Amino acid sequence: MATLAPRAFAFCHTFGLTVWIALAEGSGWSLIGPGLLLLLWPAVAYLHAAGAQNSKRAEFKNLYLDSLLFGVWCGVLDFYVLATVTIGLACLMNNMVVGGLRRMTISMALFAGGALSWSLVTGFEFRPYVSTGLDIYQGAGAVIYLLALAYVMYGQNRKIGRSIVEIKFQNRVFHALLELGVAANRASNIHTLLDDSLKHLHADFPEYGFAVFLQERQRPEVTRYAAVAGLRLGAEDERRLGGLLATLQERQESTIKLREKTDGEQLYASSMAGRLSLYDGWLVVRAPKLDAPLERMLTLFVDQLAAATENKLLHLALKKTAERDGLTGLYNRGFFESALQLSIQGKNQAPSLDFAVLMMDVDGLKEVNDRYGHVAGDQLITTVAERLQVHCRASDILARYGGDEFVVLFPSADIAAANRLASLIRTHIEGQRCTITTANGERLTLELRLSLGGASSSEASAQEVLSLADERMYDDKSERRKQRAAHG
Ligand SMILES: Nc1nc2c(ncn2[C@@H]2O[C@H](COP(=O)(O)OP(=O)(O)OP(=O)(O)O)[C@@H](O)[C@H]2O)c(=O)[nH]1
Repeated sequence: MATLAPRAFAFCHTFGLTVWIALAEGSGWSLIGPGLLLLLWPAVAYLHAAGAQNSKRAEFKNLYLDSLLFGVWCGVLDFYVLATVTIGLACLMNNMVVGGLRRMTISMALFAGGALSWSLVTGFEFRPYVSTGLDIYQGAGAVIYLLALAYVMYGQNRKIGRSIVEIKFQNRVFHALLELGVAANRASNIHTLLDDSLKHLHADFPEYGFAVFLQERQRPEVTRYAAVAGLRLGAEDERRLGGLLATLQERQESTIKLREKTDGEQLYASSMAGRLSLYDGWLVVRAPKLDAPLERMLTLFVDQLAAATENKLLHLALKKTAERDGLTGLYNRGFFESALQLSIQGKNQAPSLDFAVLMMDVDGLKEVNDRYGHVAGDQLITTVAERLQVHCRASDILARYGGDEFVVLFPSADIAAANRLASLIRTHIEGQRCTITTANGERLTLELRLSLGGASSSEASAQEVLSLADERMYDDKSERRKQRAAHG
């Protein structure tokens, strides 16, 4: 405990003073005997503070007791002036430092109370001066005590300074972790997740550079992700990282030195092994040296990045399953219907936004299924889906509505958009050849035929646009059937 040494010095010195006076005045053991208690108190105070649940509070009590004891002892020494002034001041100062004016006033009262009580019990005696030698002894003791106290305070200030630096660093880490969480929530895919995460990390820790590498365990050459912020990796670093990724499973250590840079900085790589179910990866950091706080920070960032990546991969997989049609990869009916509901709301709100729909049905799928098998039918469906995708714009929502039915929603568009796509289909898809493999392995070509029906919210109420398009598609189908029948 920091106060042990100055307190032990102060009480031992006062004991020496007592012995000096006892010898000078011939009072002998009657003064020295009780003075021995002065030697005991620092140990008692130390044990009291060390054993207390709240040692700081116990030490504050000890400081009050110091004032009381010294007050009594100044009375015992008949108020030898230099001792009374220096010891009294030291008590006031100690209490002022830890508790301001309030504590100083209480300490002053305790000191005076102790002195007064002694005078009341034994009678007031005043002997302001003993000898020059004792004055020198007391003055030197006061100086040593003050210097010892200043040294203790210096040590404590340094400790506080270091704690502040550590707390500030931890705050930055905490802030960065929060930002990583926000970036992960906002990101729509793994690339933006890693990019945004590293940008945030670099903004919070501009003194470091970061890079992250992920690759799918089963297909390392196919699925890879990388992001870099505040760091330049040479071809040699990338080659080394590639090698590390390959041997990741056998490595035990979590952070390794990747390369010593020429500018005195170094590159360290922290492994994500065991944190991702389908991926392996490294977080690379450029830093002057790898100390304990940096290592702890890297572990936290690696954990957070890995958890965010894992969650995002799961989220994307679920989203895909929920939104996409398994055979064609187009949006499914559920997704289309929610998008249509949004367009219906958009039309009914002010300012109202029109939308259009184009329904399509592949002609003759049943016959293909019946004659060549369902796998051939599936090929016909996927071919139509692929070719439709070529002619749709990014804003069009193309979905597989049912078995052989497709639909396109044109948000914020009129019937012209549906007519434009219908005419592209008639020109570029209708009558085109499609190669399929039959159930008995034969390859044959079919002609693509589609019935179409478009409608928009400018010609029917928003709720009825889809059924109007559906009706028109069936009209088109009947018309085409009639035409085919007429042509034999
Ligand atoms: N191969 C395959 N066939 C499917 C799938 N979903 C639905 N079908 C079949 O698609 C056919 C759809 O029926 P219809 O619309 O009467 O078939 P169609 O021959 O195109 O008749 P029209 O539309 O009147 O020209 C049925 O035979 C369904 O079994 C699928 O995912 N794969």
